[in-house]
Amino acid sequence: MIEPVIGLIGGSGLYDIDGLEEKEWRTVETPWGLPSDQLLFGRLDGVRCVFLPRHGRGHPIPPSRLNYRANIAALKQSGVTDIVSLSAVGSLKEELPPGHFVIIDQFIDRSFAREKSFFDTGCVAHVSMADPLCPRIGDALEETARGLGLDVTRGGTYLVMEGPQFSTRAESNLYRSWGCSVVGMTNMPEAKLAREAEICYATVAMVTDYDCWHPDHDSVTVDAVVKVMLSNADRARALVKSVIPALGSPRGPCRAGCDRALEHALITAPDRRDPALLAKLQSVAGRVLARG
Ligand SMILES: CSC[C@H]1O[C@H](OP(=O)(O)O)[C@H](O)[C@@H]1O
Ligand SMILES: Nc1ncnc2[nH]cnc12
Repeated sequence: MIEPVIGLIGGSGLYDIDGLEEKEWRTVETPWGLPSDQLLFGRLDGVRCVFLPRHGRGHPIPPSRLNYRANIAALKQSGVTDIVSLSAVGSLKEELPPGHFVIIDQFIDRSFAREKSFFDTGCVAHVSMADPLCPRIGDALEETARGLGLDVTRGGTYLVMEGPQFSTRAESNLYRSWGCSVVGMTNMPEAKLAREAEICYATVAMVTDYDCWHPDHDSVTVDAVVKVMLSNADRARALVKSVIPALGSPRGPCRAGCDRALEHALITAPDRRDPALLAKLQSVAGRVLARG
């Protein structure tokens, strides 16, 4: 049986997590450098949790400069098995107003200026991203959110843009024409890297604005996002507090296979693998590399 360790990635407006016992901020170094900040270790209802403020405390790091590889590697090295990613997003649908929570089930990745893989020349891997989010964590989030009476939608596509500027109206309308539900700047390559590291990953997208497409609403500004996030924060914390006991009980392997994503992903012949890269990869892919 697996004793889950829950990783929480806090987005804009979520730089701390309350209610943790035995809490301690610790520096975690990785072969890819340092994550956005120290990690906050602790327990909630006895379940081991590790919190990372995605942009660092005080939000000094923009989306394109986040060291996504170090963030995910640091969580993996800390024993994290399940990640709940919390993100502020703009709504691309009338029926998803500010204050609404969306449990994402798909992504379109339009980011382009980021390192997207732990693998590289000397060890090539191709993991499946057909279903990029863990349905098991999604089920727990949905059930918990409904139990708390939150306005929540299960399923929706998160369009990841590079930023840091918000979208043009033409872009916003293009994403709407693609059927996307929400737009944000951070969940890719985070979700791709979590998959490569065989960590189950789910996103709670918290709608803060209608981006810039809605004729009856002002175009998004940071002030508007922060204002809604402040009012969302209590509900986000309540959701986290209640979902952790649900995710924390000992369990078997993930039914969706997120924790075995590398099983058939490596293609480089063992004698063509680069020892220096293999050494770096141990922290995230040691399970499969050990087999040669
Ligand atoms: C402050 S508005 C733009 C900012 O908010 C979102 O961040 P996160 O996903 O970390 O909550 C969005 O992706 C942008 O980074
Ligand atoms: N409209 C928007 N576009 C991109 N990222 C966001 N984060 C919150 N609102 C956003």
